[in-house]
Amino acid sequence: MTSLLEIRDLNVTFRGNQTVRAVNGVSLSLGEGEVLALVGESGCGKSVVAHAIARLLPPSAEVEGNIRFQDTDLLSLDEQAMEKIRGAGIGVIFQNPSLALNPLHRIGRQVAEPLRLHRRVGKEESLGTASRVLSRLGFPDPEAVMALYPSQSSGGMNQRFVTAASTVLDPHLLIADEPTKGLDRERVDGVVAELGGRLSGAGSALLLITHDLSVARAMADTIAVMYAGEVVEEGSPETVLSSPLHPYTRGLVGSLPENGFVPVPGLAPSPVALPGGCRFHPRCPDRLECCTGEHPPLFVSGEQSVRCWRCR
Ligand SMILES: Nc1ncnc2c1ncn2[C@@H]1O[C@H](COP(=O)(O)OP(=O)(O)OP(=O)(O)O)[C@@H](O)[C@H]1O
Ligand code: NI
Repeated sequence: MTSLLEIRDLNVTFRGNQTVRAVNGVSLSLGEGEVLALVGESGCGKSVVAHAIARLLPPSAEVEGNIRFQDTDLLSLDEQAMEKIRGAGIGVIFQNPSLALNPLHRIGRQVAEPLRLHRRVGKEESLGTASRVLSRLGFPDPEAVMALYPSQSSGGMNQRFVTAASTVLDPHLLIADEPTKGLDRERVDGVVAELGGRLSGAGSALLLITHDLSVARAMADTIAVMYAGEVVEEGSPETVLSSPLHPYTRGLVGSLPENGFVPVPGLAPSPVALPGGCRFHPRCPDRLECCTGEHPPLFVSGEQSVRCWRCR
């Protein structure tokens, strides 16, 4: 298997009045044709990982580690070189669709624009492609929605327009940050089908960030669970979601509606004041004495990796 994206020991710290340790020691690998889902509670660092890969973090972010895409070390590129990779190499569907769309331009133009800018495709042809993508995303009359401005469409529609604009170029690596958030089931299925359908093409992969474990289960080859800036468990969806080893993952699975909606007790720690030892220990129902003092590494257990002293 050729690896398309290889992240080694990624650390992201925001320096300001306070030091925010948003991402710590994250290593992930994504092969061609694969889907990697990044899951975890709000604030655990999922979007920061996505922005670090696309090199779109603000200047206050201090980024350490290694991010290799195809054969390129992304962290060493200058902005001009990075600009060439964004779009057709790496496409990003951002979490906040209203910020990603230009309020002054019609939807059709915005979905078609990447083709014209990156591929020099003509106006008619690019609008034709935009129309087909929108129709696959569940718009029965794409021509009508292409005439709209973002303010004339709902948040859920704008979400799918952003997905369309990021997929028209068929980037090798698509990073989709909460592409199904706030959509109803039928729409979710359309987005899942569109994102999954791209992967049949050679050399493509998807980094999917989602709160929706059922979407992760349906699409992912590998799930990485993040907690307080770290990966705490990684493996196939079957193993991670059916037999979770980390107490936090067990909590996440238990908080699903079909499992009785029991939330993980307590709150995630603030990234400005992370607990010592295992970062989950203050909330952990299974903690051992060593958990308060010693930070656990990722232990390999069969095909799963788990950051828990109980799995030593
Ligand atoms: N520009 C920034 N400056 C300072 N702190 C930041 C900045 N961007 C993100 N953070 C902090 O980094 C941490 C991780 O944020 P991130 O957006 O990656 O979370 P997330 O897992 O994507 O959450 P959500 O599910 O809510 O989208 C949070 O504590 C957040 O407040
Ligand atoms: Ni996020």
